[in-house]
Amino acid sequence: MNSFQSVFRSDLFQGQTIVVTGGGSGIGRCTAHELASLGADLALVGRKIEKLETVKAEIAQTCGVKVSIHSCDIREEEKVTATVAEILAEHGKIDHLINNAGGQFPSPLSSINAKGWETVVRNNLTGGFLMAREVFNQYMVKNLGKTDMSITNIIADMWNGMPGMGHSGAARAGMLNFSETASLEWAPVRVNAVAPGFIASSGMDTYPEPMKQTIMQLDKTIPLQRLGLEAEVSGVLAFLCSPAASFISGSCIRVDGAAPNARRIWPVGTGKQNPVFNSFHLGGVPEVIQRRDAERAGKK
Ligand SMILES: CCC/C=C/C(=O)SCCNC(=O)CCNC(=O)[C@H](O)C(C)(C)COP(=O)([O-])OP(=O)([O-])OC[C@H]1O[C@@H](n2cnc3c(N)ncnc32)[C@H](O)[C@@H]1OP(=O)([O-])[O-]
Ligand SMILES: NC(=O)C1=CN([C@@H]2O[C@H](COP(=O)(O)OP(=O)(O)OC[C@H]3O[C@@H](n4cnc5c(N)ncnc54)[C@H](OP(=O)(O)O)[C@@H]3O)[C@@H](O)[C@H]2O)C=CC1
Repeated sequence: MNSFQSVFRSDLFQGQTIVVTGGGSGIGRCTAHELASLGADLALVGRKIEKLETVKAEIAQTCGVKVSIHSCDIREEEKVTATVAEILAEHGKIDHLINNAGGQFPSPLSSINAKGWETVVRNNLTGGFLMAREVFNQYMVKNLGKTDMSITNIIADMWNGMPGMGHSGAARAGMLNFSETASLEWAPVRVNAVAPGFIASSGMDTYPEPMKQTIMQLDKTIPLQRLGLEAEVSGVLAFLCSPAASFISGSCIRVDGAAPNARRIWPVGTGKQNPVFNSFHLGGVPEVIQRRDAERAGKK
């Protein structure tokens, strides 16, 4: 594999240690490659150690940074505490935490039992909180003001609700509010959230087929009319760790091609290709107004 071609300066994170949870696949793996290409030493956390071993070996082929790997289910409090201690024993510092691990099983709300709800909330809210709390308490609080430190929490574009993702959406909403509060309590550590939309990554393989088919009606779902790339998320994560973001805290950056802006009833896209604009030109809207006025007049 060739070295990751980042848009950032190649020594941007030289001498820094960055923790990436869920670093064994998808967005987390891509982020690990990008940060390593920028000189960061890495601690990769995930449940399946084989996935982390593979990413560590990939990075070893491309650059000489130090990469440690840690098998840990972020939902287990004692395990998280021990893992952060293990990372500090190996690296001596944690400059940035990227809370990327997460996921869910799709299900209508009416079919989710308490155990399933808890499982997903713990995966997407409690686990990220535990990681952040331990990194802050074990390292960051003792080094406030000495260097720019940050925590970035990956959430998801589930604004206004998303059928089949009710448990996950509730957890992500909680994670956003947690990020906002932590940015107040833990300043000057910067705490932000990043909300990816539909990204062509391993996570998408887990979507059920009807959901994938709906997403792929790109003229209705994503104004930029394509899926996002893992590197388009990792670039934003690198930016948030960098000095370019040193006055950004308590924010959420959406990486979603404007998907939440799309009105689902109308196709998206520009001028001539868009049938909605054509219907305006053909007088579609005045017709509706005339009908409304006629109905109102009839009711008087
Ligand atoms: C806009 C973008 C949208 C977002 C995109 C992405 O996030 S992409 C990224 C996507 N990437 C990912 O999502 C990957 C990460 N996802 C995962 O690792 C897992 O899906 C998990 C963490 C959600 C559960 O893992 P685990 O091993 O910890 O859990 P477990 O298997 O032991 O189950 C515990 C309990 O949960 C329940 N329950 C579980 N499954 C189902 C189901 N299918 N059906 C119904 N219920 C289900 C059930 O109650 C079960 O207990 P039971 O009945 O067995 O006694
Ligand atoms: N792809 C997309 O379209 C979108 C993704 N997201 C979010 O972005 C993040 C990355 O997603 P993506 O790369 O696509 O999907 P992946 O499923 O490939 O990544 C999720 C990673 O999280 C790890 N993980 C999951 N649960 C735990 C846990 N309890 N403890 C430790 N590690 C865990 C997994 O590793 P392991 O199995 O080894 O534990 C895996 O490497 C996730 O939080 C996802 O929900 C948000 C919006 C859209």
